[in-house]
Amino acid sequence: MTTIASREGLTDAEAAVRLVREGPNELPRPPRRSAARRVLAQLTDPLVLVLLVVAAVTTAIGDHADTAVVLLVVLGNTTVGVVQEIRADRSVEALDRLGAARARVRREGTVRTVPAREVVPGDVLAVAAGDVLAADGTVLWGESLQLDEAAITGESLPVEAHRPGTEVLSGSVVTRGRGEVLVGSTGPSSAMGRIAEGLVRTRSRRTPLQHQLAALGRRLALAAVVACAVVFALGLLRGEPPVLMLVAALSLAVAAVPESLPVVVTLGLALGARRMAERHAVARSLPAVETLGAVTLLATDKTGTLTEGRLRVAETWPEQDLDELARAAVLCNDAPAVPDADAGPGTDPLEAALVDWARSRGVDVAAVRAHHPRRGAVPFDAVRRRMTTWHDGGSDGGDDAVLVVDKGAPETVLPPPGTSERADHARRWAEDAATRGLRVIVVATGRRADVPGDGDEDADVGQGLDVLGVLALRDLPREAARDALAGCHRAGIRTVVLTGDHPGTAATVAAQVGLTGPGGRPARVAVPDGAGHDGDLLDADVVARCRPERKLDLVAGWQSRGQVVAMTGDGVNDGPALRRADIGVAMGRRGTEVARQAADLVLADDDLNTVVAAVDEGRRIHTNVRRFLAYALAGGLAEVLVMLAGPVIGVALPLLPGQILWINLLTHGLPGVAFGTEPSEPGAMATGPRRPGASVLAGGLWVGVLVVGAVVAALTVAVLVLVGDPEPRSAAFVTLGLAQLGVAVGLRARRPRGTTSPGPDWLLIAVGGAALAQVAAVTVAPLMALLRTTTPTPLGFAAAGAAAVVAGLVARLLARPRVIGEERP
Ligand SMILES: Nc1ncnc2c1ncn2[C@@H]1O[C@H](COP(=O)(O)OP(=O)(O)OP(=O)(O)O)[C@@H](O)[C@H]1O
Repeated sequence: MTTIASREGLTDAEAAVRLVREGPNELPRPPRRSAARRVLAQLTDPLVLVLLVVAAVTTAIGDHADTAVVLLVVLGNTTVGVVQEIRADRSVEALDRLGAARARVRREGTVRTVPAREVVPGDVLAVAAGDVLAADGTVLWGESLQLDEAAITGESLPVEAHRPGTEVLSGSVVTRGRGEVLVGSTGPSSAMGRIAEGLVRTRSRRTPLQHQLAALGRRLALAAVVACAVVFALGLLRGEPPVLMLVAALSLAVAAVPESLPVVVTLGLALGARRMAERHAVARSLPAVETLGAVTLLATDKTGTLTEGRLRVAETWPEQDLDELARAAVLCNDAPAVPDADAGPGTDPLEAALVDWARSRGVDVAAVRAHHPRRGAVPFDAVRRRMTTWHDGGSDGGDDAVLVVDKGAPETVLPPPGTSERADHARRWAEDAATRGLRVIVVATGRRADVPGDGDEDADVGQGLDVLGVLALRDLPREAARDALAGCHRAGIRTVVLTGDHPGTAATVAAQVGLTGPGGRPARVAVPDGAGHDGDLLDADVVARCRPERKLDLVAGWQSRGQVVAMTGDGVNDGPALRRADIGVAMGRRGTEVARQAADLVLADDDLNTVVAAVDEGRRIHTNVRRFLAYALAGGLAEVLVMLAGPVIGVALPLLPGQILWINLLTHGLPGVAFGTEPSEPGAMATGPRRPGASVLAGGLWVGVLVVGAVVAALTVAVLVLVGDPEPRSAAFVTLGLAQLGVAVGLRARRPRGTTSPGPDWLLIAVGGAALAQVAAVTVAPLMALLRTTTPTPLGFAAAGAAAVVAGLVARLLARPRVIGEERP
């Protein structure tokens, strides 16, 4: 049994002691891969195995120089591979930490937010609607506390949990009310922990792009094998030694396949995720980072996203004699009687605004509540769109000792039109206030003999209430939202507002933040009526009176039309739609825990512009992967073409096996990784999104690869033929290496004129280093001996330099935004 906590909660010191004793409140993580295992995994890669075979063959024939080169390449590849993998894993772990679950606990007498992993047995959890319970425990007190335990027990109906002593389970979602829970068990011994036990968490870390690239890699490998078999056969036909040809063919196969593709992509995504985090967007998975670049539609909620989320009562109907209205508004209300910093996200800003308003009118909220103790309640929810409470009615009600107060959206609280003059008047006033962008609430009261039984509440409030008045609340539009919508518009992303609010209010707020339909036409507002979704709803720009389950339908509908949907959501019931969306977006500060945990992207600053920034990052990553792909494929192609062309021009083996591998090491190593750091193109966010599902080589990229590969090969062959060096192979070797590096420079992102990029230019640094190494290979004696090169004549060097420039210029054509960025008007 856990020590009973006082109202103060644990002290920090006690919590720290318990954290050490009980261990962190988290599920056991799969152990990290050890360095040895990582190295082993690299060494058993099929391409490395081929290299090891080459090493065995060269050793057998006593060709120790080539063996040394091969082993150098294996060492280089393995080191780069392992380092990249570790870096990528670290970034993912850092993201996990940033996006980790949080909990509010009472410590040292105050409620504060801590990472859920620091919750210990004996802690007092403060919970409110939208929270996910961080641990198992028992309810200390609850107001209308209701939990959804579906994730744990499979029970689909919410359970009431307001009675003290009720046992509650970690992982349950608080759907209503608030309260405090004394923590019993945490971590592996909690309900969540027991479920997780025995389940190996096999979260596939492969993204769709990685899958596509893996498939591409297999096709390329096949093509390379065929090409190498041809090279081998041609060599034999010309009477070259079979062993030499075998080694050459195998080396070529290794060089032609861009084996580092998957890891370059992972690292690119991980780097991108880190940059996103610096821009306040925490991506909770690598696939999310990639998908962001492809988003075509952003569905946003209204309060707190398009508006400030700070509500204030601006107008009332009637204008006078408001005392009874004010008293009723604070009775049917869960906000604290005095503004309370501890209230947490469970406090509804609308209810807090009503309390403020009543207090400003001189109402003593605590006294009113004490005078009419609450006997029953149906809290507000997005489906009923109203809240009802029953209270002791005081002495003036005769037999009808119970006071019922109902407040909510006009159409749910007001009787049908024509029922009463007063109600019709209220309705007209409310409509008018809504079209001015105000959020409207009708309050009605009545007398009853008793509190209704469970399940009869709705029948009870259905009739005979007196309309006390209408409150209209203002929520100022956010300037930042206007910028964000303009940014989306420029980037070709359609924006749609989904809200539970009145169509008039929604339309006005949408207009205030500059939302228009496609092509700048005025926004179209739709209100769902029956079941099923029709085309109208999917084409609307504002969907008002939209229930959470309808959001799910809409997301699915858009997706079936091929849209890639990002959706912001915050409500207790938004979880399913957030999960269904390609990118679920939650607000880090204001958002509920359940929304955060369902989301793929958490905005640490609650600013919609951050979504636009994240899309920019996503597009940048995708473009950089395409840059690397173009570079690596063109290089591999050039190498194969040179080897095929050799026999035709009378050079049986234009490059020796060791030379091929050396070029492979230089060009694929650091420059490949450095592509991931290229900035986004200046105009990347001024064009449409890429076509969903398109191949990563779409937009003419593969044609470009063929052209650039052919040009690099032609330049190399030209040097081989035309430069009359004593050893033309060395000049060709330098040319092939430098020309590929020229391609890398040509494929760089454009920088906006007159700006200096913030960080170091890693690509230029990597290319510079590789170029020096390539020159060293023909000028530094030990390397020359190893690679069997000679130093080319000045003419040979000049030709190689010129080839690099030409290759770079040709690649520049490929780097035009229209091709590399798949620019779409
Ligand atoms: N606490 C409340 N008590 C009673 N009625 C409420 C309460 N909050 C909102 N309403 C009514 O229910 C309607 C829908 O509100 P809800 O909060 O579900 O909208 P929403 O989808 O969250 O809106 P948004 O997109 O602006 O965030 C409001 O227009 C209002 O009339």
